[in-house]
Amino acid sequence: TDVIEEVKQSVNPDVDGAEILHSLLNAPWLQSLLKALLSAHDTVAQKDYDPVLPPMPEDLPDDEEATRIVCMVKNKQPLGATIKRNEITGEIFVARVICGGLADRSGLLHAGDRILEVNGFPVDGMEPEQVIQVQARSQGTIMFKVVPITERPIHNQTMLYVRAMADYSPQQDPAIPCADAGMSFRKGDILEIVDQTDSLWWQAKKLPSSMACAGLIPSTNLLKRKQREFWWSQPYQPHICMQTCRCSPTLCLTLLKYRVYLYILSKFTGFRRSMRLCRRRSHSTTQPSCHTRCPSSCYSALNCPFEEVVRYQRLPQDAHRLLALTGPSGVGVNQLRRRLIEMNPNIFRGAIPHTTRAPKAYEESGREYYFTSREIFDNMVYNNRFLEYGEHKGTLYGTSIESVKDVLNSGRICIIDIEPNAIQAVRTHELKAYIIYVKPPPLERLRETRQDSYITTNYYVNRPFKEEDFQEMEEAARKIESQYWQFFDHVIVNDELQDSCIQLLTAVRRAQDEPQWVPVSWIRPTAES
Ligand SMILES: Nc1ncnc2c1ncn2[C@@H]1O[C@H](COP(=O)(O)OP(=O)(O)OP(=O)(O)O)[C@@H](O)[C@H]1O
Repeated sequence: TDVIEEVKQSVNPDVDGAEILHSLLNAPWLQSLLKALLSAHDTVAQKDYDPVLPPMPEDLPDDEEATRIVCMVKNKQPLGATIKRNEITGEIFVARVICGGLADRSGLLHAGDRILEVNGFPVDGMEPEQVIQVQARSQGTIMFKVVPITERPIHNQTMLYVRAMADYSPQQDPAIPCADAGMSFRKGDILEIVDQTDSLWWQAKKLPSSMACAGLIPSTNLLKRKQREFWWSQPYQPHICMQTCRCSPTLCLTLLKYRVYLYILSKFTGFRRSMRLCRRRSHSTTQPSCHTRCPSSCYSALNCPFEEVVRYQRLPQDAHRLLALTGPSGVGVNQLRRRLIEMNPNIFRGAIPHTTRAPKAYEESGREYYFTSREIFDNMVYNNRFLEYGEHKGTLYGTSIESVKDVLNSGRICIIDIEPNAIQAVRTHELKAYIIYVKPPPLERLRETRQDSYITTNYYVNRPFKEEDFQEMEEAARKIESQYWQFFDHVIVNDELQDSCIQLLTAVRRAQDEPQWVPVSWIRPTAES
């Protein structure tokens, strides 16, 4: 009533709307509503809602531990805590509280709390599974009697983001403390590690994520230890660089056929296919492609199940990121690269390759190729100056880091196509390569879209695609994906060529102008990198 009176007095009937407000406040229904609300408030305010605790027993021993009663209303969410048993004393403890889970949000249960009772049942001596059964049987509410841990560890963990280098499924891991609390991930997924208190089992969220609750994942150490066990999606791959760096340059050169490409001379496209055929013919003696660069990130990426990453946003004054296209032979990598350059040669450039062959009359060193002697070429190999190099019909060809950097330093965007096993060579602090994987569409779409297309093989220049080419392409794609998927920043399914070009342009823009997850060593280079 006082409020209404006050408003009545302060209302100026000349002001627009005041009249309406005045009559509204005078409306009998609103007056009764306000009165009812105020009276309800007064009634509630007078009540004592403090819990009524039982009187303290008089004969309590002096060393009685302080206990806490935690009562929770059960809903569909899991409790978000795991328990463990002390095998010597038989006591049951909270092993961990899952970040963002029910128990965590309640703030009432903590790792290390000793559980005395669940719903009135003493649990000492029980197996953890039996405790869980007691908890599962409870209806409506669940009550824990716990002895709180006296010294809770201080969590001053720094946020850690990683890229998964392997697949993981908690349902197939018998070692996980609680499969339901586990989180599966696929290679290439970005994970936010929210808790590393346990050296074996971390808590993580998959990004981008709307999940409130984290999941349990094996730590780096545990994954390394377990890498040969069945829950790896594939057998451990020995480190490519470790293998290849051991071979002498001369040995590598004879083993490798290199694809030569030049965007203005499109007739050269397709050599990668011949290289592949050569490799296959000499399969028994072939080693993997010999990358001349073996940065530490390469070593760590293939040996560590997680690669630490940070968000990187290229600044306008920074050099562009190198664009590296890869995919199975014949899928259209070169076609896409060439189209992009043709679209805007002032912005996009390929890297000029080195060769040991003699220049033709119309050729000029530094335009079509850098023409060099075999000695200089070998010297560059020895000094790790090539991203990829190899031999074709007695001539050496290679893409040097300098030729890529020349394009980048000119302010243009350098776009190259690489064999998948050269990915590690371009994932470096100085090139910051954005890897685009060109994936073949399903077989029926390959047949439809490639009806008028031609491939160049070792034996034929520009012959129509055959069914076996499509099958080979699919098979090669499967292998590439199983080994390298985690390194792909973007995937383009090359179905309709026009669509793929548009997708490529969008990806290129994103790579240069939007924040991306990159290895932490690119931003905070370590001594070894
Ligand atoms: N989306 C597409 N639809 C139809 N034809 C395509 C498409 N993409 C590429 N092609 C054609 O397929 C053929 C092979 O493409 P391209 O030479 O680019 O393959 P590549 O991946 O570079 O493999 P290689 O190194 O063996 O040549 C070319 O004739 C190209 O024009």
